[in-house]
Amino acid sequence: MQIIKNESIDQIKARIRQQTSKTSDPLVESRVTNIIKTVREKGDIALRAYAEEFDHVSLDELKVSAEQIDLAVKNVDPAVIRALEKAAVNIRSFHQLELQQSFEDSPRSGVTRGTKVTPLSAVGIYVPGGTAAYPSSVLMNALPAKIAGVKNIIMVTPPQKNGLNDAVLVAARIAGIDSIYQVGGAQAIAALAYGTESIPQVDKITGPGNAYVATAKRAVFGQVAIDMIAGPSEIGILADESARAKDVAADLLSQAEHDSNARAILITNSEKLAQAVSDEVNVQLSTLPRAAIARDAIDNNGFIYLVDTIDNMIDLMNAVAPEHLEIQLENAYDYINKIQNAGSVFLGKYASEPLGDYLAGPNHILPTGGTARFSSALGVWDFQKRIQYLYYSKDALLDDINDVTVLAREEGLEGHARAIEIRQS
Ligand SMILES: NC(=O)c1ccc[n+]([C@@H]2O[C@H](COP(=O)([O-])OP(=O)(O)OC[C@H]3O[C@@H](n4cnc5c(N)ncnc54)[C@H](O)[C@@H]3O)[C@@H](O)[C@H]2O)c1
Ligand SMILES: N[C@H](CO)Cc1c[nH]c[nH+]1
Ligand SMILES: [Zn+2]
Repeated sequence: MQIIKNESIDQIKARIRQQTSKTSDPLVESRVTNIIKTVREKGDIALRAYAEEFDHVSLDELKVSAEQIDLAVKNVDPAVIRALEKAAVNIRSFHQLELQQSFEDSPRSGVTRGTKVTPLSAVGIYVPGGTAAYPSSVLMNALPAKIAGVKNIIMVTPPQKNGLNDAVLVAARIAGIDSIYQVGGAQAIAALAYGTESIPQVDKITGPGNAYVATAKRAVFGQVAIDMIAGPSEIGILADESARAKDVAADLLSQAEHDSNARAILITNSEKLAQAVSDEVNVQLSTLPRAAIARDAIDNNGFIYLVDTIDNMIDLMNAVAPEHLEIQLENAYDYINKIQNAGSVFLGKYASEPLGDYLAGPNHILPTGGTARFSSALGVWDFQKRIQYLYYSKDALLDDINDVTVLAREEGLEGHARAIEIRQS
């Protein structure tokens, strides 16, 4: 990994800004625009053609049948099913805390104001499947939607040469997903946004994916809602000399192995740790089955920044705004209040990131590419919306007539003023 030292904080921040802004690739943008247009024009025919072109699968049926899921349940190792069920229990109990409640108040006699919280009607969840199958992402996507009360959860995931991954299908059954379609990439996002003969149009699309998926979600926003841009995985680690280089290296690689565009960043005040982590990454890399992907990620987006103080380390990490942030500093818990930008924070040397990816309960669908500056983890709130309401009695209206009409006439909106005044008689 490249060690950057002797640069000022401002120089490093400028580098970081440059790295995050290069996530929008004009070639990907133009391909995605074309894919969306083609899906809108040709529907299922386009989806089948793209399955052949990008996934090398010829499909008769896009929808997965209940029998295929039954078969998957039989094929999956019971230990995997038990682990998925345990993960589901933890994810449910954590996300239950996120449920927003309706509320109402009465500021004075004759006036009631309220907000009714309702689930979205139909959501599309994207489960990635290009270079790895993600049963864990099925749970992370669907369980918050279930808790919110969404009635129609439609899952899309890229088709696979030998059929969809069994554990993905089992996770879909555990989560109670309503229908599953074998379609991936930008074409899946277009299908959910506009509908095709077989895939229903949804109100919101959630879930992570590669650059094609992230770009397509950005493009259909407005036609449907989206959760966030959850693109290639990232990890940022704040560590001092108390951290073990082999733990830090392993955690950096845990995210690097996702995607050659993944980002792995260590910020430290210890030159000794910086060098040891850089060496250890090379040692551990060579034995990883996905070494080629992880190597690309480390070469493209793997950086160790050496800075002088912990305050400067935190300041820089807030500029990175990583998807996952590990704090491997002495007294890690003391620093949580100084973190302004991160998708999810892991405190202390035993809270290794993969705990959050699989089992602990917080969501692993998180903002990437610096977007943690303004967006948050996928949660139950993503699947709920709010409707405000208001009730006035005649006496309450009479009390407010003057103030409303004065404001309406100040804005030159006579019709507004008259709508209020007409009720006096
Ligand atoms: N942020 C999160 O919460 C989170 C969680 C899990 C995974 N991830 C990320 O999700 C991503 C998964 O990526 P993936 O590639 O494995 O699966 P994916 O499902 O996102 O993408 C696969 C699809 O990409 C499309 N595609 C591939 N090459 C293409 C091309 N040249 N032109 C047009 N379309 C093309 C194909 O349709 C293919 O089906 C990784 O980056 C991983 O880091 C993120
Ligand atoms: N780390 C990924 C989010 O960036 C989530 C994941 C799923 N499986 C393993 N990891
Ligand atoms: Zn992961």
